[in-house]
Amino acid sequence: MPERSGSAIEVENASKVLDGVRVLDRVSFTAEPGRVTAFLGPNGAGKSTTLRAILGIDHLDSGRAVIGGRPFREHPQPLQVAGALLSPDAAHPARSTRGHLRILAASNGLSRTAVDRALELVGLRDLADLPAGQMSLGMKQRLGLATALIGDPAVVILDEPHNGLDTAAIRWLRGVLRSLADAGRTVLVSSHLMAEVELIADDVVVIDEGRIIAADTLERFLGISGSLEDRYLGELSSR
Ligand SMILES: Nc1ncnc2c1ncn2[C@@H]1O[C@H](COP(=O)(O)OP(=O)(O)OP(=O)(O)O)[C@@H](O)[C@H]1O
Repeated sequence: MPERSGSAIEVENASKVLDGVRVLDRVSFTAEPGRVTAFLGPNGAGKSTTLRAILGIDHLDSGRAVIGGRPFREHPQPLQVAGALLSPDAAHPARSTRGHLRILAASNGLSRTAVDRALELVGLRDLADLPAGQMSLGMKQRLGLATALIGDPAVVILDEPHNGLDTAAIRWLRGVLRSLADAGRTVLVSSHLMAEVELIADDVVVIDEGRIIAADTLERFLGISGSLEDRYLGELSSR
């Protein structure tokens, strides 16, 4: 049976050098099942690189990144272990939403029902025949979310999923993330929208220049006063 819940993401001493620059420097944190963990940091801090390393797309020079105790690529049914939205342009521009999801489903042993369920979930059922190349950014993000969720995974990893979403979709995503976590899933989401993160996160991890500078519950990170934006910017400027 796939591991639907109880699969933590663990990153331990992850380091990586790109073009002579240390983009990850002994990065360590855990994202726990049943919680939404927000991954925060300025542009170029190393968020995407870390998420790609967790998914086995980027290689680490040292350290490790595992899901449920082992590297993502070593899981026999990867789409049911972790679903990810890393880029809004994951689908071929000439391929329809339905076509993209069907190929994904077929190559991962998932049924067409899973495709219909994913389309319904992200509100793309009426646009299922539209080529990805003709989609707005928000529609592409919805398709990316459908791709992430199609395998009903234990772990959901979303890199800036709010980009391009309209107000109603941001509210909808808030509910989706909460219900995934409440059902025991591990949700790791990067975002620059501090007001939104304040509404959705249980835990926060802050990275700056490749180093983790804070990792705590949202409540403890916020402390006794102030907004997440104030607290986050204060943390960055105090370095
Ligand atoms: N292919 C690459 N070659 C060289 N450097 C790279 C490459 N990809 C990323 N980097 C560098 O790695 C660092 C981390 O980039 P990363 O995309 O992980 O940041 P990020 O925190 O996701 O930023 P953003 O919030 O802007 O998306 C940056 O300094 C970036 O320039």
